[in-house]
Amino acid sequence: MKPLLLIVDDDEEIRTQMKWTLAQDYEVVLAGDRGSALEVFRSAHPAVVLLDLGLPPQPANPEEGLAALSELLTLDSSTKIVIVSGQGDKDNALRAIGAGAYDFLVKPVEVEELKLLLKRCFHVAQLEKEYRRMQQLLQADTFEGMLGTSRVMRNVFDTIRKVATTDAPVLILGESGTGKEMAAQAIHRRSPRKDGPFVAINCSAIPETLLESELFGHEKGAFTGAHAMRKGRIETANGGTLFLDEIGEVPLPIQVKLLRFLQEKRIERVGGRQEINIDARVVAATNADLKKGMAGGTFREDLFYRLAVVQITLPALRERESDVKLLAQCCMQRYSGQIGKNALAFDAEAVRALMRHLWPGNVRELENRVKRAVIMAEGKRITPQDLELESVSGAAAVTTLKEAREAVEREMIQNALRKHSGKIAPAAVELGVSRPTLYELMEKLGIAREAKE
Ligand SMILES: Nc1ncnc2c1ncn2[C@@H]1O[C@H](COP(=O)(O)OP(=O)(O)OP(=O)(O)O)[C@@H](O)[C@H]1O
Repeated sequence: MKPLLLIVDDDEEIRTQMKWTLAQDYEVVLAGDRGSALEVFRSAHPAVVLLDLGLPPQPANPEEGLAALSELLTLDSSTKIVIVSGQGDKDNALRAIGAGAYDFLVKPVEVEELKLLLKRCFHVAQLEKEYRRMQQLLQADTFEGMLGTSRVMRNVFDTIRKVATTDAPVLILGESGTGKEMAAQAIHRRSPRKDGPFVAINCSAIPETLLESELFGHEKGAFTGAHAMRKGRIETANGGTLFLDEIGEVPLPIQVKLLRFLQEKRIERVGGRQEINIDARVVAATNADLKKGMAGGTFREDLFYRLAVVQITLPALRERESDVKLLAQCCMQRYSGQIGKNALAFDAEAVRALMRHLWPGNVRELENRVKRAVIMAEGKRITPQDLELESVSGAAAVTTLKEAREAVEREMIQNALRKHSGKIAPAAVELGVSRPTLYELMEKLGIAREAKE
């Protein structure tokens, strides 16, 4: 479909001539005065308008044209309006630009110049439209910056809304890269503590010997190198939220101290005698199986129950297939905008490949693949190769019976794994094969073994 262009000019001959010149590239609609221009605009809603300032009943002065300009922009401020003015009329053309016109041309209009300018207008209008659509999409489909329209994610957002208003400790579970830290931030931002600090600490990233003083702080001289008193993260989070990431990695002696803090809301700095009252809401997260840790004696049960007053599980990305496209689109738009590579899009095969991938690294992996693809894409289309995903062009790529069989097997196995969150046993049952057979098939077909037992 050709883009729609409205030409407003009181001279019938010029209108017809312009229409004839531009009809190859545009669907042209015409108007000869302000009233009919507005009428045509309301019904056809063109993105670009070519407007002569001298309109009846006073074709010799620009007032009618300027009035039309302002009314058109009131109807839709994003319309690109190009003014066509007479030779001695530059001042009025500039007045029109001041009033919101996009550009102007001086009569007699040069055809090539006109075509080029119109092309640019439609291009800018299209980009702005895409941007607005993206903004709307983002507003509609995000919760505190988290994207998701799948039922599982809407449930997560609902739970966050509810717990945020309380002070109850929250334990966030989920595989790596599923958005646990984002969820913790959302809880903080939605809580009455939102103006207080949000202090995050990754318990697995800090060596055991330093973790205690990092959390609880230390007094001057508490140990060699403690030249001055230092507040710990717990104290820094006073009045706000403390986010303990990778809580499963905290060694047992520090677990005891954390438990005391949770019970009494008081801490002592390392080497200190004085108790300090702390008012911080605790949100913890882990991708480890704490139940296993408790059974194996590496995680204290009493601490678990203190932390897990409310539990939120972030689903793996393969369990929210309907969000994959949204996440990929938004990430692509954001990143391509950042590096100035606009108007990119995924080709149909790339979308299929995105939907079929099992995403062992979840949203983080998706972000990384998309960012890389934005850099690698050579034209305007992102391909499966740019995403480093296997192309899935379906029947077209299959040439032998063996390949066809393997394609079907691959598809069925991937579907079963996705359905059962990557768990081998139920997937094998569904497919009617034994677990070892399923493993063998996965090996043969090159399906990654990120799946869980
Ligand atoms: N629902 C979402 N919408 C948009 N971006 C998301 C979403 N979930 C995660 N992300 C993005 O994915 C990346 C990983 O998120 P985050 O760090 O919160 O995950 P995590 O579960 O805490 O990971 P880890 O367990 O490895 O610490 C971040 O860049 C984050 O912005």
